[in-house]
Amino acid sequence: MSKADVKTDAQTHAHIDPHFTKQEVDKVKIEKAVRMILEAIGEDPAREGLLDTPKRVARMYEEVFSGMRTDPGQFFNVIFGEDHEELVLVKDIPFFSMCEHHLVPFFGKAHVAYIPREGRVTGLSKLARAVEAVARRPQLQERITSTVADTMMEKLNPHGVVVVVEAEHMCMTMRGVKKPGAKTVTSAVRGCFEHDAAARAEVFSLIKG
Ligand SMILES: Nc1nc2c(ncn2[C@@H]2O[C@H](COP(=O)(O)OP(=O)(O)OP(=O)(O)O)[C@@H](O)[C@H]2O)c(=O)[nH]1
Ligand SMILES: [Zn+2]
Repeated sequence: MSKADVKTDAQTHAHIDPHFTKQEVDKVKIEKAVRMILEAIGEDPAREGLLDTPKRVARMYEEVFSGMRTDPGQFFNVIFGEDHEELVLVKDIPFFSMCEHHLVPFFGKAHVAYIPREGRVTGLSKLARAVEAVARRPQLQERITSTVADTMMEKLNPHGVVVVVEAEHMCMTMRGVKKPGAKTVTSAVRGCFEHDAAARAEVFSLIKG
C-alpha cells in the first residue's frame, strides 16, 4: 500500500462529515469583519464600549465553531469489549449550535440511542462529545441529527442507532416569523430500528418518559 492510500480517519469520514476541517480560525479576519459590521449599522467601533468587541467576537466564534476542527468519529476509537447487545440511550444531552442561514443560535437537547454489536460498546460520554462536536459549527438541525447517527453507524457498526434532536431556533423567535416556544424535532433512524417498529417505539417512549 502506498503512502497516498493510507487514509486518516478524518479523510475516510469525509462522505459523512464534509465540513470537518483542520484549518485554524483566522481571528484577525473576524475582527476586521466585526469592525465593518459595526460601521455598517452606524456604530463607532472606536468608542470605548466597542473597542475590544471585535477581539471578543473572534474568540467567541473560535469557541462556538470549535466543532469545525473536531472529528466526531474520533470519540468512537475507544471501544469496550462488553457483550451487551441491548439498548443504550443517553437522553437530554444539551447542545448549542448556530443556524447556518442567519448565524444565530439554536439550542436544545439531543437523545442518542444505539444497540451495540457484541464487544463494541462505547463510553457514554462519547455520545455527548460527538453531539457537541457536530453542533459547534454553522449547522442545520437535520444535519446534526444525521451526522451523529451516520458517524456512529460507521465507527461502531452497531445493530442500530436512533438520534432525536429537539431545538428552539432563535432565527424563528427573535426575528423573522417570531414564534417563541416553537420547537423543531428531527430524528435519524438507522439499522435494525428502520424495520423493527417495536424497537423504535421503545426508544421513542423512553425518550418521552
Ligand atoms: N431545515 C432547516 N431550516 C432551518 C434551520 N435553521 C433555520 N432554518 C430556516 O432556514 C430558512 C431560511 O429561509 P430564507 O427565506 O432563505 O431566509 P429568511 O428570509 O431570513 O427567512 P425567514 O426566517 O422566514 O425570515 C428559514 O425558513 C429558517 O427557519 C434548520 O436547522 N433546518
Ligand atoms: Zn436561521
